Amino acid sequence: GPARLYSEEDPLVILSGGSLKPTVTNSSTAWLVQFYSSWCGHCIQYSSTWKALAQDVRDWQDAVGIAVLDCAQEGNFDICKEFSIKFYPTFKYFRAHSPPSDKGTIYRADREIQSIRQLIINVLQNHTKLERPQHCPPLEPYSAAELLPLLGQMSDHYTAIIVEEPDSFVGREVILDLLQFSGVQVRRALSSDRSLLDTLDISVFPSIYLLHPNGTHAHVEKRLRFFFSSLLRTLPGVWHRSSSAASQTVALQDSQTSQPWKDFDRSKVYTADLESALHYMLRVELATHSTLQGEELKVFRDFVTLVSKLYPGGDPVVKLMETLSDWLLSLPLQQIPYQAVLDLVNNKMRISGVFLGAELRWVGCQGSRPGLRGYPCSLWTLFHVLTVQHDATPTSLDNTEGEAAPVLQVMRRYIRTFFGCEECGRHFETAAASSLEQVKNRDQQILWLWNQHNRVNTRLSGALSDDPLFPKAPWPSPALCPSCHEEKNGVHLWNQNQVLGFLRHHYGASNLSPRYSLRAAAVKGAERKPEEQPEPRPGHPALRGKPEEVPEHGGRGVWVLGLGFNSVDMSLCVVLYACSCLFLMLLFFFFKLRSRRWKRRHHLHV
Ligand SMILES: Cc1cc2nc3c(=O)[nH]c(=O)nc-3n(C[C@H](O)[C@H](O)[C@H](O)COP(=O)(O)OP(=O)(O)OC[C@H]3O[C@@H](n4cnc5c(N)ncnc54)[C@H](O)[C@@H]3O)c2cc1C
Repeated sequence: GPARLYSEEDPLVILSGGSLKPTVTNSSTAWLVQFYSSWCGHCIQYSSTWKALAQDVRDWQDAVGIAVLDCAQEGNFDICKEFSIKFYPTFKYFRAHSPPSDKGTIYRADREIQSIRQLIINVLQNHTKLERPQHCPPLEPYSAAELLPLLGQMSDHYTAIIVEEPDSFVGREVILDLLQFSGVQVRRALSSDRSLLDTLDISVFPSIYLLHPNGTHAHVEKRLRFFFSSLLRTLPGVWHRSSSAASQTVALQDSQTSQPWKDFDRSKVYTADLESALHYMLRVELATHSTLQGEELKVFRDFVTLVSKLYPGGDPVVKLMETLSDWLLSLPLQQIPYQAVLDLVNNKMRISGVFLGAELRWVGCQGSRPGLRGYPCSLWTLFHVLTVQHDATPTSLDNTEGEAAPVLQVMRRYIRTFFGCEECGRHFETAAASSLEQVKNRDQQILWLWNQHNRVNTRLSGALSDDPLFPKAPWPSPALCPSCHEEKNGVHLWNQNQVLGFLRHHYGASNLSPRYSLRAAAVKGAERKPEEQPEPRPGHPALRGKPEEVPEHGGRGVWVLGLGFNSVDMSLCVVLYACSCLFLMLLFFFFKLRSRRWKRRHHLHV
């Protein structure tokens, strides 16, 4: 059959002969449907724009849905005839609540995303009150008389007033961008409304005037649709409607009954998250494999070696990973029991300076209730840190390299082999198989992972796993990195150079916070408060200082054929070795002397 231009992965609805009418007839939302043919060159060219449009207006779906129907599929021949599709692509708009007789209105929509978006807004605004999609708020401007009484009033939600020029679409776009979010209402007003401008003291357009639930208000000038939408979505107490108010309440209750909330700074990365990730990987995820052999053993060995060479979060973990890596590399065995790995991870041989906390202590990855965030969040974080660290210390993988993106390759194999979420692994593998070979250097390695992570976030926005306190949104937000965001022809663009610079800083060694980490207290054996722990030493492990000595553990040790020796054992070995050498030498001289004497006596007799 004809090639498929759209897949279930795309943020649009794929219609067929059987589903078109039930979808668009008497629907609570309007629909913009592209009737295309998969053999038509223009349709093929245009498919990427249509997907980008669907992505761009994804949050408008309660007002208008974006769909496609392939007229080249045999099962769709009749419906395309019935809807009088003569040329491809044909774009038809179906109003909300339209009757079965409605065959849609044709619009020219094969143009830039911004103009299609504006077309949709114009059509939506021209709906009569009865036709308006159920969840679409009024798009008309409000007057000063309607808005000014809201100033200083307490409320259970934010009100954002966007003041703009009459021909601007930003206000209506932001209203639709926030359709799926609760806790905030967006209104637009016009720059021609003098009394409003004078009272709010606004002279730059578009601007946003934000009324807080507690009655205070503030003026924010950011001017771009993406900035406004992103700012409003990330306000505390604003959440995606699919994660309902009930789940919010439960979340907050749960967070009070479970782990105490840890204050943290979103602009930092916490070693406690990285250590918790490694703890979970080595002591929980790996434990489901009672023995490691063949490909699994190789994947595990590569992962351990990678972490030992790049981990910037502290010596005790690096020493553990180095010891583990040396042990795995020196083993002549094809198969090792998991228990042997666990013994080493738990430092049964009490090698000094080796330590990995055995507790999940999420900080930047804590969720508003158990079950949200945690491990997968920390896994992303760990690999972002490793891509950035590989860039900061390019020679660290000199002996192991051979692939253009070694960190991503190891991550890909780890996810495929060990990551407990099978579906996540499948998605990640598909993405890696289709684009990883285009990654040619360390910068691209950092950006590939960032981009892939954002794609996953976009797909999961509003899903059950979306934590209402940490809604999934393109990252970094304008608040974290304003210069990462640009807009061209009304479409949001990433400034990739700025993003790269931001990622290097954010996931760099100097931005790691040891606050809440378990390690220092354990290595020192002292009751030092986590807040007092020293910053981890940045940079490549080779550049780090001597490990801290812990006398009661008996000094540094080594692993030979699965047996661990501490430094007391090692000293005894050396002393015994020296004694036996001395003893052998004495024996040698003793017998030499005797044989000389014997020869001399024998010679005299003869
Ligand atoms: C490889 C992989 C694939 C996954 N696939 C799926 C899947 O298919 N389906 C599914 O339901 N879940 C999947 N997950 C889990 C999902 O991505 C989230 O990790 C999980 O839902 C927790 O989300 P979170 O809100 O903690 O933020 P996460 O998305 O886990 O992000 C963690 C932290 O990383 C930072 N961050 C966010 N975005 C970026 C970015 N683009 N670049 C750099 N840093 C960023 C932020 O500080 C954020 O707090 C996957 C996880 C992994 C590791």
